[in-house]
Amino acid sequence: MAGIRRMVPRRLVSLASLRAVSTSSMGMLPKQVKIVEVGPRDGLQNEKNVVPTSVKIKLIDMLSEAGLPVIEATSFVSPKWVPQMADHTEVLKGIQKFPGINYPVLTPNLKGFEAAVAAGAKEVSVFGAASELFSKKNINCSIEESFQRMGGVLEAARAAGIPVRGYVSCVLGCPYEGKISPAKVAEVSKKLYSMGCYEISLGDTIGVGTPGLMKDMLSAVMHEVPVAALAVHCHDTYGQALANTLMALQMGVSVVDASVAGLGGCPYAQGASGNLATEDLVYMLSGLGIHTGVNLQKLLEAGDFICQVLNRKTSSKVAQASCRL
Ligand SMILES: CC(C)(COP(=O)([O-])OP(=O)([O-])OC[C@H]1O[C@@H](n2cnc3c(N)ncnc32)[C@H](O)[C@@H]1OP(=O)([O-])[O-])[C@@H](O)C(=O)NCCC(=O)NCCSC(=O)C[C@@](C)(O)CC(=O)[O-]
Repeated sequence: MAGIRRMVPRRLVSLASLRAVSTSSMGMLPKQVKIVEVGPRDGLQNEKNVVPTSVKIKLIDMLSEAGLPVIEATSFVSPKWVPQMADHTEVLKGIQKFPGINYPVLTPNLKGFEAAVAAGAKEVSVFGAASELFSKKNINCSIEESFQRMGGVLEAARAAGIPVRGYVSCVLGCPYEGKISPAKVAEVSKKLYSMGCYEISLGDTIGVGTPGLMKDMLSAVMHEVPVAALAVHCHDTYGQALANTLMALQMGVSVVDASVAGLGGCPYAQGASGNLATEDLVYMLSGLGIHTGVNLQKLLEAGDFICQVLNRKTSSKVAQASCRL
């Protein structure tokens, strides 16, 4: 949406609440949802051209202004593997730390964890997968070996009093293995939870899932991990992210990952498109009368900002609509 001035985002915000529906027939829905904004990390990690550090910092500051409660700031992974995240220390040190907002970072191993802590990280995330082949491509080790690596991070984090979030990728399908069984997702999720991750984010890495698959997968995982400790992380490759997220909300999940302007894609998941756009999620939740604490207008401005820098049209339908109003 580069160069297009946003006309009346306020009207759009009020439209969402005007369209609020009775949720009584929609099953169990949470009153409040915690949105984990992953745009600065998941959204930018796959960008071919290096995004200037100052832009990343400004984006995160704008997202903080918009009231996102959790903003995943960067990742302390190998710069040889993901060059876009090589400025992790500068980004984490450069952002304004708003009170009450968490700025977690990805740490694949102890080296990353130590660098993250030295840069001031107060929360970290480890990441594994329910697919053996994806694990090899993404972090260069088997699922079993990944538990050992993550175990090292969890042990060090426990000693330092740092909370750890755990990601499980490929929960609804894998770019290398295809179908992934809900039982495997449940097994990996249970392991990460029992190792000490306070929250497990279930990633539809390539966005192939549909609500029925989401329901089956979550039913299996909820046998092993309390629903209060689960989050969903949907990519929108097939346009299913919002529908899959709504299914998860109806099943009691109240933590949702999303990316401003729908930016994103995993470097080790070819064809994976962006994440669920945060603007679209906020609009839907507002329409359902679910509290997020996010200011949609400010969020739209953050999306405009990053799209202009990237010279990219936003993937958020809400942002596109707000320009036409
Ligand atoms: C895990 C490793 C490091 C293993 O990579 P490796 O090559 O197997 O590791 P190694 O221990 O053999 O080390 C090789 C070199 O990397 C260095 N190294 C080692 N660790 C670090 C570190 N932390 N920071 C900086 N440098 C590091 C290490 O020092 C050494 O340097 P050299 O001696 O050759 O000069 C590598 O595979 C890696 O960095 N992978 C990251 C992949 C990644 O970031 N993927 C995207 C994030 S996951 C995702 O997007 C999915 C998610 C979370 O969004 C959910 C979803 O949608 O599914």
